[in-house]
Amino acid sequence: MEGTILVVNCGSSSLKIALFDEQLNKLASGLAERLGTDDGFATVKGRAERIELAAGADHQDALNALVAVLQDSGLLDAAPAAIGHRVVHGGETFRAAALINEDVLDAIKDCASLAPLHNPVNLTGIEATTALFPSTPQVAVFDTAFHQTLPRKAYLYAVPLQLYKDWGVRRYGFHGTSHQFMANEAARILGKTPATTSIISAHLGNGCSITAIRDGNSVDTSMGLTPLEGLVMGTRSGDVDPGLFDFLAQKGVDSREVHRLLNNDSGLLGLSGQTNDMRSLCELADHGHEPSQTAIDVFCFRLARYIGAMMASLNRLDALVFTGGIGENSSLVREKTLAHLSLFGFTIDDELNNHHGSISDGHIEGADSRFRVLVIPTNEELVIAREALASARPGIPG
Ligand SMILES: Nc1ncnc2c1ncn2[C@@H]1O[C@H](COP(=O)(O)OP(=O)(O)O)[C@@H](O)[C@H]1O
Ligand SMILES: CC(=O)OP(=O)(O)O
Ligand SMILES: [Mg+2]
Repeated sequence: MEGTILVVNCGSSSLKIALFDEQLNKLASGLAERLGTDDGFATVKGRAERIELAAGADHQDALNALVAVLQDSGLLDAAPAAIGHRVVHGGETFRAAALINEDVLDAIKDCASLAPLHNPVNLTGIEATTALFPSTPQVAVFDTAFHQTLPRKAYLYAVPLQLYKDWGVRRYGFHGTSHQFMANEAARILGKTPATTSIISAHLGNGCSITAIRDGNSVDTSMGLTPLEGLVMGTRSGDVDPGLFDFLAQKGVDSREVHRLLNNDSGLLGLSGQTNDMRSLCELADHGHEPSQTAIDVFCFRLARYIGAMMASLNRLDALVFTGGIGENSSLVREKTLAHLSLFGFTIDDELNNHHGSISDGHIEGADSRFRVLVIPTNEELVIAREALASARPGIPG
């Protein structure tokens, strides 16, 4: 069998892997959840049985378990030809994917304080695959790379410039792999080239961010120095008044607690008091649970405000695009969000909004809408596999 490409995406408490052949057909995918707890488990797509992981199993244990399943099933009968890792923060060092060596590892470590939920586990994933496949080229694909085209007026905060010069305090932006994929997919659907396509891309998963893409380049985005700024997320607050930090300090809440409060206990979970999961929230709201309804309302209103804000960076809007678990699946979130934006001339077709993919190539805008609205499934793994193949074997098109 010819070579395979293994893609690894380590999240804070989860790990996703995917295996592709060299034509970039997906051969298998797996997911491990609740890592670091007593009831971690893994699943492989298409197989009913769960793989129960030992109490306290970490990313390395989960990776070993999932790779063993791929090897047992004969899909991974030799070391992969390349391994691609999602790495969340690449600072200003990386404008593109990078073949991993000691210098690249050091640079990823240097960025860890800027993405504390993500970069340390991304490094664990790299160490785990290095132990399993020491001779395979490994490639880091950065969430931040696509946003390195942000203009200075969009990436600088209005704080003393010295903070940027000394410590790199600026907006970096994240989910770049997904936003870039949206730009390419939207161009394909609209029959244009990415270089002539301008969109607003809303990636709404557990982490949520929105990006203005002008003629193929990221020109503004909602996440900032860290993946905490911007939209309401599953457990992250998104924007708050920076005065909150001082206020909480006066109340005796130390910075570690503030970090936990805003990253882990806020967002949909914090507002609803029940769950960070949009699907469950919609069910709770249907049953009259008011805090869940409030969480959905705040989520959609913040998103609508940001869509308005992103307009400032564009001179033309070819499409507003929804993606990610929420963006792809929640017709309610799309409808409620666009209802705030009627002044801009957005309208939505209820029938298409409820049955998009199958009948309309992703279009959900109303016949009288000033702008197109698309729902496009994201595929970060495919982009990472393509980049890994291209970086590991320069000269061979991915
Ligand atoms: N049918 C659905 N309706 C509403 N929300 C959904 C639906 N399916 C998935 N979601 C939501 O998508 C979110 C997870 O998004 P996803 O992109 O899978 O996350 P991750 O960022 O971990 O990759 C969760 O809030 C989940 O509830
Ligand atoms: C950067 C980020 O928020 O990633 P995720 O959505 O995977 O949490
Ligand atoms: Mg995600």
